[in-house]
Amino acid sequence: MTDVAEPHILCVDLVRIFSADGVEVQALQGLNLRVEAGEMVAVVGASGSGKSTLLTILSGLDTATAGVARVAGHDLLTMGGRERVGYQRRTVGFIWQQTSRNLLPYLTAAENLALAINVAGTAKGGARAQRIAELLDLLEVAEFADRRPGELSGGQQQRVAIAVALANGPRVLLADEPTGELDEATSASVLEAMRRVNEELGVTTLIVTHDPTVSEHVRRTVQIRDGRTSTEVLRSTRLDEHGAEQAVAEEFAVLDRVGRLQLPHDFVASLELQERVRLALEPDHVGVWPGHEGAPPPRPRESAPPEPAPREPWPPGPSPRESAPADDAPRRRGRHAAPDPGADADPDAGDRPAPNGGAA
Ligand SMILES: Nc1ncnc2c1ncn2[C@@H]1O[C@H](COP(=O)(O)OP(=O)(O)OP(=O)(O)O)[C@@H](O)[C@H]1O
Repeated sequence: MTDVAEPHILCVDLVRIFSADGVEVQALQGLNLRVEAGEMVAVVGASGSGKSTLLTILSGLDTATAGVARVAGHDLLTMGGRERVGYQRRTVGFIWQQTSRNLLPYLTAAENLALAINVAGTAKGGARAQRIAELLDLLEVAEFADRRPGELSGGQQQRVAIAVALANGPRVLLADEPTGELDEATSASVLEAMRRVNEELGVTTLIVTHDPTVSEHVRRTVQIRDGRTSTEVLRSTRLDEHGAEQAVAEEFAVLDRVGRLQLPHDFVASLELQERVRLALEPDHVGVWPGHEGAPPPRPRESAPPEPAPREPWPPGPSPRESAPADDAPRRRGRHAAPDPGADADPDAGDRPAPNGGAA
């Protein structure tokens, strides 16, 4: 049974080591992630950062080497074969990048949904027909019910795929690059459709993607770097001084249970941090200075620090970097700017090693 206080997705110190030809690859290196019931979260990161590995574990298709992975009350590291089948049929829904993996090409949209409902065994007869109609309606593809995937556009196919993923009434929806084969405008409309589904059905949703624009469609974007969650961006709305609603994006570094954090690449590069850093505990923040030989010693603080920005209660204790209007968030504006969570999604950024300088 699910503990009501437990998040729908919980990863603690999750490790996945692959061995190939005697070489070990640590795809996940102690990843921590917590997604509350009903939340919609995007996971972004450079190629090879471990996104697909995480999703494959959460979908029950692979098992982690160590750590904790729990989804809607199921312990994914210890569950047996029978529980795993039930988990995949009834607890989670999947949307993959390739339509061929989501839909059977020789069945119509409605037949694809009917098949998914039959496999899950959740509805029959009139109830099944009604559920199919409701889902196609919700995804705005009702008029294509009798078309096969090959007769639909890429965006329409993904909308039908979302309907199929929802057919078994899952508590958690997992999407791997659902917009990977779509143009920008179609991607935006598919992500909006997912947001509507999340809001209307309350299904917990995790989207793994390279697409940096995803952060415009979700309240929370988590960045993975080198097999660990490194930063997250939270979007919210606030009233400005004229009482007008303004979208705000704030970036936080993720602090794990033992106090590790990853310093952003631009901070490390800007201060030429290497190997070790000096730390100082101030009343309301931690200072980090270059620690290599010849580096100047820390300067005493000259002025009072700014008021800390309001933050979300999600643990483990993120540290705010800067609050900025959402429209400005993707731009890097020097050392203190809030970078776009997808910015490291460029291959160069991801290939660089994680800095050792992170500490708190
Ligand atoms: N089956 C496997 N055997 C060996 N190494 C693997 C295997 N699967 C993944 N890896 C390695 O694990 C690391 C993480 O891979 P993963 O596919 O999770 O990254 P990703 O962030 O999803 O990348 P992409 O965005 O390119 O799909 C990579 O170094 C990859 O080469």
